[in-house]
Parts: sequence; structure tokens; C-alpha cells
Amino acid sequence: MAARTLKIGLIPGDGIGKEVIPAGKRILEALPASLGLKFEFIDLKAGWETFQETGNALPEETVSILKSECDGALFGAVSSPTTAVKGYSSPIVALRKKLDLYANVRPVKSVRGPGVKPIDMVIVRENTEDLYVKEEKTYDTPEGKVAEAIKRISQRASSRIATIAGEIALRRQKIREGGSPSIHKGPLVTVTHKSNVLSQTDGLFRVTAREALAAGRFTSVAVEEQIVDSMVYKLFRQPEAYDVIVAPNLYGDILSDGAAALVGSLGLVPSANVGEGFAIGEPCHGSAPDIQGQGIANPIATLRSAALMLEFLNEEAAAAKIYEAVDANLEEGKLLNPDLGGKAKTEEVVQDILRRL
Ligand SMILES: NC(=O)c1ccc[n+]([C@@H]2O[C@H](COP(=O)([O-])OP(=O)(O)OC[C@H]3O[C@@H](n4cnc5c(N)ncnc54)[C@H](O)[C@@H]3O)[C@@H](O)[C@H]2O)c1
Ligand SMILES: O=C(O)CC[C@H](C(=O)O)[C@@H](O)C(=O)O
Repeated sequence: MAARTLKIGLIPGDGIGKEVIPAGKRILEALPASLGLKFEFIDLKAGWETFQETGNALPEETVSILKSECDGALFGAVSSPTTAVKGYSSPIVALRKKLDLYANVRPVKSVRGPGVKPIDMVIVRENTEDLYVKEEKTYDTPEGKVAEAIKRISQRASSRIATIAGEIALRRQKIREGGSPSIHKGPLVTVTHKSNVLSQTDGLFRVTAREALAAGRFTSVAVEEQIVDSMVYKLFRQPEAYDVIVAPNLYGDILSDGAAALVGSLGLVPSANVGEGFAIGEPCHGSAPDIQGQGIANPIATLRSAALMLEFLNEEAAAAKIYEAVDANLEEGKLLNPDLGGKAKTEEVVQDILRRL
């Protein structure tokens, strides 16, 4: 069988993005040849440093190479400023829209072990609209300034995101039926919203998601809904109750960082930005300026993001190899980074996981 060659764009970005993306590249290169996969890598620029060098946080070349040459990509993190800087706009938010990566898929899973609360959920976050359309304005009134932002929810995006959430629930169920141990009895999708207050925007999300999940092929999928604030409460008290969560963009962003705390660290939680036939693996965390340059960033979110990207490029066997090696490191618990209470450097954890591949 001829090997499949995947061309992968590498966008480290800023801060610890530069420390963890090389680890993602190395794990792909270290996959066994028997999987029949080869990789070519293209280094691409984006982020705050790129903005300072070129005046553009997302150079056109990065977008055009991703579109015309790559099968997928790994994105580290960028240091977006918290005050407006003229000409700067978050490159990852822009990429999601430019490449129509409409779903942000974020699995949050605990590893097996005594005393560990079993958690195995996937947050499926709408990735193109909601408050992330970034249509904001500030104006003066006699009482002072007022700022406004548009929250845009469309039927099309809500339907697409609920549909992929349903498909992910079915796929997870199939893996369970194949014998994988699981804490879930059957496929469940929880639709989250705030339509008790935002009856038009979140109301449209809720109704459309429910309609999409009522399709014939999802008859085996149980569908529940929950208002986002009480969802946070239940997520923290009973995380094992969730299988697949589907959420509008901003709620999905917030819920996934919260869920990361439940499994020990943001440094563990991966994501994939998924569109038709293209995926960008991206750790859920940011550029972590508080630890950058110390060589202690946890690489696991990135390694798992590389695996997740492979899953969406139909390379499940290769993805499974990476997950197994990472889980073995965590289950043994001897070589952990400081975010998990250990003393290991990034490099030591990477080497331990590569050894297990
Ligand atoms: N995808 C992205 O590009 C992305 C995502 C989130 C935040 N950001 C940006 O990152 C910058 C910093 O944001 P923040 O500090 O709010 O969030 P953050 O995710 O960077 O850090 C939050 C906390 O988690 C820790 N942490 C995160 N990743 C870790 C890892 N791999 N290993 C060990 N510890 C880790 C950090 O040290 C910090 O204490 C901001 O400029 C923000 O805009 C970018
Ligand atoms: O800081 C940025 O430029 C993007 C942050 C980004 C987001 O979607 O809001 C991040 O929080 C994420 O979860 O991917």
C-alpha cells in the first residue's frame, strides 16, 4: 500500500506556542511507518510577534498556503492584547472564519486511576459567529460612553454544529460498542443556551439544534438541553453526566476552559477546528505568558490536538497510537509537568511519550 503523505502547516504563534508546536511535529514524525503515513511540514507565521514585525497578525501567505497546499495544520497560541491595538485582530478567530472551520471540537477526558473522577465529554463549540463576529462599536452619550456588540446566531451555523455534535455522539457510541470501556450508557447530546433571557438569539440556536438532532439518523441519540449557568453548576458537580455538549461560540469557549480544570490542567485539553476536509489541531490553552521561556509548558494538549487533527483527516489508527502513549504517561504519573504537580520539563515529558509510541 502506498503511503499517504499529509502536508501539515505549523503555526507556533507566540509564548508557549513556540515550545509545544515542535512537540506536535515530533510526535507526528515518530508515528510507526507501518501506519502508512508520511508528513511534510510547512512553517507558517501568525500572532502578536508577527504583527509587530509585519503589521499583520495573519499574513495572507499563511492563509493561502493553508488553503492551497495543506491537508491540515497545528496552531499553538497567540498573545492577543487585552486592549484594542489598531490593525490587530485575533488570527485564530480570523482563520476559523476564513477557512470555514465551523466546529471547534474539544474532548475533555480524565485518565484512569484510583480516586480519579471519571470524565469523558466532548464540547462541540460553534466556531464562526455569536459574539465572535466582533461587530462592536463605542459611542458617546450625555451619560458617558456606551459600547455595543452584535451577537449573531444563524440557522445555518446552528444546524451544522448540532449535526456534527450528533455525528460525534454516534461515533463515540460505535467506539464503545467496539468494546472500549466507557462511563456512558448511550449517546447523549446536551444543547446549552441562555434562551430564557436571549430568546431570539439563543432561542434560535436551541430550536435549530433540536430540529437538527431530530433527524432520522439520530434516533438513537438522546437529546437534552440545559441553560448555560446551571450547566456550569452541574458540570462542576456531576461532570460524568455529560457525553457531548453543543454550544454557541462564547459559551463553548468558557465551558471548555472550566472543564479543563476538572481534569487537572488546561495543558491537557486539545481541540480541533474542523471544516469540510480540513482540520487545525490547537491546544485549548493560550500563550501562557506567566510560564513562557521556562521549558515547563505541558505539551500534552498539543500532542492530543495532533491526534485529533488526524482523526478528522480519517487517520483514526494513527490518532489512537498518540492517545495511548499520552494516556500511558499520565496513568503512570511519574513524569509530569508542574501544572500537574510534577517537576518535569516539557522535553522530558515529550521524550517519555515518544518512547511509548
Ligand atoms: N488559541 C489561542 O491562540 C489562544 C487561546 C487562549 C488564550 N490566548 C491568548 O493567550 C494569552 C494568555 O491568556 P491567559 O493567560 O488568559 O490564558 P492561558 O491559557 O494562556 O493561561 C491560563 C493559565 O493556564 C496555564 N497554562 C496554560 N497552558 C498551559 C500548559 N500547556 N502547560 C502548563 N500550564 C499552562 C498558564 O500558565 C496560566 O496560568 C492571551 O493573550 C490570550 O489572548 C490565545
Ligand atoms: O486570544 C485569542 O486570540 C483567541 C482566544 C481563543 C478564543 O476562541 O477566544 C481561545 O480562548 C480559544 O479557546 O481558542
